[in-house]
Amino acid sequence: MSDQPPSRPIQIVPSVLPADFSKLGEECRALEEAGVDRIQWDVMDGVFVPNLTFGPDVIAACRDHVEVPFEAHLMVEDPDLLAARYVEAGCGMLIVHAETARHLHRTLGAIRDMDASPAVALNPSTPVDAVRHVLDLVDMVLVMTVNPGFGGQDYIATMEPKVAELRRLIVEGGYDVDIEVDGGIGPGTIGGAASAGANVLVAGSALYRDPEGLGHAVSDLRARAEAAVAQG
Ligand SMILES: O=C(CO)[C@H](O)[C@H](O)COP(=O)(O)O
Ligand SMILES: [Co+2]
Repeated sequence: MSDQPPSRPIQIVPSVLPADFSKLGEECRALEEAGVDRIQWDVMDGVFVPNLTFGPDVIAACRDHVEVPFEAHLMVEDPDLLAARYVEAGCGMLIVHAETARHLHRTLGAIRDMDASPAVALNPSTPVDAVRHVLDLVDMVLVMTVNPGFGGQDYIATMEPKVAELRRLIVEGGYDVDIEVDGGIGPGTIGGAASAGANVLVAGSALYRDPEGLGHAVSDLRARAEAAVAQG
């Protein structure tokens, strides 16, 4: 029998950044029908990143259109100020950046106390060490594979050793924690990220770029990630 820990199920999570913002409810339904596992809302405040996107009311307006869970990727300067609003809007998971939460341990505990699922994100330049002492508090760590702020950027392949280092830390500590990667994930890059140890794969541009449509794009990405994990 193998002494490797069982691999965690692959999940495909779309970023709605490339969607048509004039009809987000319909866009969410199309993603649900395409078989995604969750939908990521990229929340940008124009301060932590130089872009502005979704307030909680926009997300709340879409919540009744689908049953698939929502996650909020909070690229905001003050996550403590905003967390409760995004939970009330219907986001079951909140991802806060380690670079923004002044008291990360307390922020993650507060999200759990709101009956939401806490997760933490790392910019490309932030070391894995930044989350070592909060792994018992989170359900997921997001390793950014682009610098946050915009969709459609190139995948930073040098994040793969970082994902592998984090996976080792999680396995050695016996934590029940997923690893998500976000940025530049597509048919040519998803295998490397999954082989390194990521099991939650966020894709924006690549999903919407597939000429055969969203359903094909989701199945194709899932198959590529699962094949990469199977190959070891
Ligand atoms: O967090 C993000 C940007 O800050 C987005 O989720 C990410 O860039 C996804 O888009 P793409 O797949 O087009 O790179
Ligand atoms: Co994101």
